Amino acid sequence: METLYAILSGILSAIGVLALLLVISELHLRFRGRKFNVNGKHCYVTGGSSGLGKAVAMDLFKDGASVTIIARGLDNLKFAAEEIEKCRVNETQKIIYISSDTTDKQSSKAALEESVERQGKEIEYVFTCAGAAYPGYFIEQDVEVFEKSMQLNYFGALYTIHEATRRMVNANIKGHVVLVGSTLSMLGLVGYTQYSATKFAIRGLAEALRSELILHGINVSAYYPGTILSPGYEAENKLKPEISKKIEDAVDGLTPEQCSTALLKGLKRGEVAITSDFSTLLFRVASRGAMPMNNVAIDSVLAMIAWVALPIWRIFVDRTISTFQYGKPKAKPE
Ligand SMILES: NC(=O)C1=CN([C@@H]2O[C@H](COP(=O)(O)OP(=O)(O)OC[C@H]3O[C@@H](n4cnc5c(N)ncnc54)[C@H](OP(=O)(O)O)[C@@H]3O)[C@@H](O)[C@H]2O)C=CC1
Ligand SMILES: CCCCCCCCCCCCCCCC(=O)[C@@H](N)CO
Repeated sequence: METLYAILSGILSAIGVLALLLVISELHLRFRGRKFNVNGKHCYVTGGSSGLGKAVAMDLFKDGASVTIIARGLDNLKFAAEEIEKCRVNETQKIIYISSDTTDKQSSKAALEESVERQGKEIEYVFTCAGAAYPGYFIEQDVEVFEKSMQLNYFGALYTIHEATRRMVNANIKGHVVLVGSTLSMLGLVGYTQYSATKFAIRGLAEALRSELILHGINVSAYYPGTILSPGYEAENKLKPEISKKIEDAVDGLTPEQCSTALLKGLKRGEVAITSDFSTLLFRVASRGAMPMNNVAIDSVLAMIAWVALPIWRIFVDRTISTFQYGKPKAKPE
């Protein structure tokens, strides 16, 4: 009987400590930094004419921000700006669009300058949503696909935030940089060699930059979405090997609007690494390295779950892959 009491009280104290840690950690997370508040601020969104970027631009506008959206195609930009305009909440807000190619250094710099001039306000929040995946088999794809992917997903984001953060520091603005990665920033998967590396690079950049920009009081966060049901997703599916689709289809995608809601919620909660679905959350806690945790108690419990679940999942995935060859199931031996 006494041993039973001892065990029970042990369990209860452990739960108590965990609950206390949960509350303290949540308070620390929410109050550790400057509040995310875009009202009256200039927000700059690359890829703002479609998918995630468009949804983010719209939500920022709904929160009272002045927003600049960047993309190459003018028709989509104009259409997106018209839709965003309908969400106006006050007279002073401006929505402007600029056609620019984020993979071009000069064009990126010029677009930032033009946006500041036309908005009449320095940029405080930057979201780099422009990006794309060109899935396919490693040995079948030309190296140019790898170069193009890195140029768009990594250097495209870099050119924008490099110039934007220089401007912030010069103008003494305590801004916020939000980079967009993917589940594939933390997981490598068949068909995605050309893409995963670019999104791992984004994660490395976000982590180093977060550390460095503490010097200037500028916040850096990264968003790691799973499947986004966007025009970009439809396009990449035309290239995607069947095996990649099969593995990916185990998890439902989210609409760009759902992703944007989750991203802004994470930013308002003070998260540095933001996810919007359970599997990416597991990959995050399993590969967090020394990144700041969100809620220490929740992250630690999830890390234990991930520690068991992910290797098991990996075994099943590897097995599934071994039954395929170049997209066709292997013929069974007679
Ligand atoms: N879709 C998905 O399943 C996932 C996507 N992501 C990431 O989320 C981000 C958004 O994806 P998604 O919503 O699907 O994107 P979409 O393909 O729907 O939209 C991409 C946007 O980026 C713009 N863009 C593309 N290339 C350039 C360029 N060189 N210069 C300027 N703008 C450019 C496009 O406009 P235009 O073509 O006119 O230039 C468009 O506005 C990307 O970084 C993507 O890698 C992450 C996880 C999953
Ligand atoms: C118990 C553990 C369960 C884990 C299940 C995990 C399943 C994950 C599947 C991979 C999802 C890949 C999303 C890619 C999104 C993306 O970036 C591309 N669409 C490119 O745009």
